[in-house]
Amino acid sequence: MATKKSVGSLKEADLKGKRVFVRVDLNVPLDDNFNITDDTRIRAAVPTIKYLIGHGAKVILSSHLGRPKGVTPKYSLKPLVGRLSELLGVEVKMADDCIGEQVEKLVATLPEGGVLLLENVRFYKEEEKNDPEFAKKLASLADLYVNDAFGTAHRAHASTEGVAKYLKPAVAGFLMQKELDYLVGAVANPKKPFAAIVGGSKVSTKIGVIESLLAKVDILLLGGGMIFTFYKAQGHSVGSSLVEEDKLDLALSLIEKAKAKGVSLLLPTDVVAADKFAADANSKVVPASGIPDGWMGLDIGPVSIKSFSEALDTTKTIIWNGPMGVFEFDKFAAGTDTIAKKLAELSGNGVTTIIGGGDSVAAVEKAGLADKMSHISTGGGASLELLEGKSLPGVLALDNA
Ligand SMILES: Nc1ncnc2c1ncn2[C@@H]1O[C@H](COP(=O)(O)OP(=O)(O)O)[C@@H](O)[C@H]1O
Ligand SMILES: O=C(OP(=O)(O)O)[C@H](O)COP(=O)(O)O
Repeated sequence: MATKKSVGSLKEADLKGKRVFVRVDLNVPLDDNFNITDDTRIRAAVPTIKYLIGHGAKVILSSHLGRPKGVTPKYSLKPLVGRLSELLGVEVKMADDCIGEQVEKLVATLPEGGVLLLENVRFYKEEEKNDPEFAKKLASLADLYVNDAFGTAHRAHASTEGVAKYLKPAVAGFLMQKELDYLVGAVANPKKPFAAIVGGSKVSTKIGVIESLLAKVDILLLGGGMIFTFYKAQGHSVGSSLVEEDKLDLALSLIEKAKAKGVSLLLPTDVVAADKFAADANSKVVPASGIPDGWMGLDIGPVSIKSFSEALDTTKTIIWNGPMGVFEFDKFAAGTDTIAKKLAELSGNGVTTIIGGGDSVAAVEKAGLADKMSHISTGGGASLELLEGKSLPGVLALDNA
């Protein structure tokens, strides 16, 4: 069963003078000099924090960074304090730990509207184990719990799930709510016609998403590496393209399911083939039905881009997960870039466009079109699970979930 859309509302909570434990997902990429290379997740966390500051709350921020095993200075949240302070317009204080006496003292000195960032919650193995005693220690720091960490909502960890059992009210933050509104709400009740574009490298990682979306969409466009498994299943020669031999029957059954459900399934009719998997490979456009030996399909071709674009022109809601080709190589980025531009254009015409996490988000950002979309998810794994129709433990734990 999909996670229900409606969760306890932050706007109904009494905040003045209250200590609020806010789980955010500040898991941002850092370079070797600890510079933040993409601050999207920090910016996405700002509206909830600003609201709390504006309503006189004492804000305690908790996040993980990376996947540390024990205390690992490389994964400290300290490098984030500057950017966070800048974006919030207040000086954020940093704690050396996330539980314990020192942290309690810092919380006690927090003024109304003050913000304290706790150290990486994954420095404790109890976090990922969802240890109840650890969750109780986190809970004891505050008067209420706000979960705004959508990117981590598919993890049943102490700070994302356990703490909600001991700290009430437990409500969703604005980012969490927005993600659910789009990835659950808009997908469950789409303005029709509703199209899904699914790409990425392998069909095996997208089976759940494709099957779940087949029950909802009018049009399904497939791109990326997974299409060659469909071609091979249909008896086409695919050269040395990526193929999952053990998924040939599955590909055929998905084609049948689409037919049975009256979904218009579009596979590219031409592809850009390369003589090696490299940015400087030689390339040529070939029909999807006959990729020469020694060549591999790395992008959808121009005829397919045109027919995909025309199909999208007829829609009112579009969800996109997974790039159309190897967009990391400029030579094979046209399919992904043109689809991103098409969605940006359609957004401007009132079409709801949702980018469901992962590499498709990176592609849209690379194309400079992030601001044009109705919604860009901040969670890869979490959005995939939602689109598969699964429930997220971090959401289920909240009041009114
Ligand atoms: N034709 C292709 N052959 C091989 N890899 C591909 C092809 N098209 C796309 N990819 C790769 O798929 C990767 C993204 O796959 P995936 O992780 O499934 O998507 P997402 O992260 O959006 O869910 C990208 O790194 C991209 O280079
Ligand atoms: O980056 C994250 O997920 P994502 O790469 O699936 O978007 C989240 O911060 C969750 O991190 P995790 O996969 O280490 O639990």
